[in-house]
Amino acid sequence: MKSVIHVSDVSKNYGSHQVLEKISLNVEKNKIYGLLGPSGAGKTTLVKMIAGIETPTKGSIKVLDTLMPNLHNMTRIGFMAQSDALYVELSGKENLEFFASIYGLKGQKQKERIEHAASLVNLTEFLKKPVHQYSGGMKRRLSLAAALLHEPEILILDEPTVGIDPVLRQSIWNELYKLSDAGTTILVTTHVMDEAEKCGHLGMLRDGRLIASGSPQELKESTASTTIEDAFLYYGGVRNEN
Ligand SMILES: Nc1ncnc2c1ncn2[C@@H]1O[C@H](COP(=O)(O)OP(=O)(O)OP(=O)(O)O)[C@@H](O)[C@H]1O
Repeated sequence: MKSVIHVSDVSKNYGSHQVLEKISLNVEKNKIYGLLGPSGAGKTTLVKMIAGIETPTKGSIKVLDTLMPNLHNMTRIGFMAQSDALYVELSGKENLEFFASIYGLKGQKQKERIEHAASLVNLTEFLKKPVHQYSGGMKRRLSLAAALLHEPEILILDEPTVGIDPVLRQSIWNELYKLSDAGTTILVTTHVMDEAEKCGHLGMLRDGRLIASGSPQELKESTASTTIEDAFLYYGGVRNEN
């Protein structure tokens, strides 16, 4: 299977603080790859570098065979940041029109893509409302729609379901599965163990290091764990003494 994201020996420092240490991973085309780790593990920093928003201190990142950061490549990537980058005084539709124009979508094509992306996240009937009247979950869904507008080959989602109720969370995951079946490669960060189970492949990140990677099943089997949480604790150095 072809890898579309290659992270090779990447380290990142902010001043003297080393946030990531020698990370290497590959994400295969059409897969849903989950980066699992507690708050502060370095997930956001890593996905920002893959999206081309930050640069590694050491090592290199290639996305779709191109060294990142690369401006042209960024049009092939959809990035949904952890905090919603929305204009709250504007309506949902106006926000999507703004992001669509950044991606160069115009006229009828723009209209179609906005309608499609809004319906994917169940926001069609709320598009005329100003975003400051949206709930937290609606803002997350609008941000997801914005990241999907230009039909990116690679979708990078930083904690996409934080603040979203379980029913909607499930519907967003159903959408992610559909997108992946249709050929989109998805990289998603999470600190929620049951969400990690939904990914085809997992990378476990702790204190800036990749402590394990594999399918959820492989990670559980190789540690004789019944849950991803136990597997994570095992790889993190907390052995069950019983
Ligand atoms: N711009 C920055 N300058 C200095 N330190 C930073 C910067 N961005 C992140 N850090 C530090 O890097 C570490 C990793 O942060 P990061 O946001 O990548 O973790 P995370 O796993 O995504 O956590 P969370 O889920 O809470 O966002 C933290 O200690 C954080 O304080």
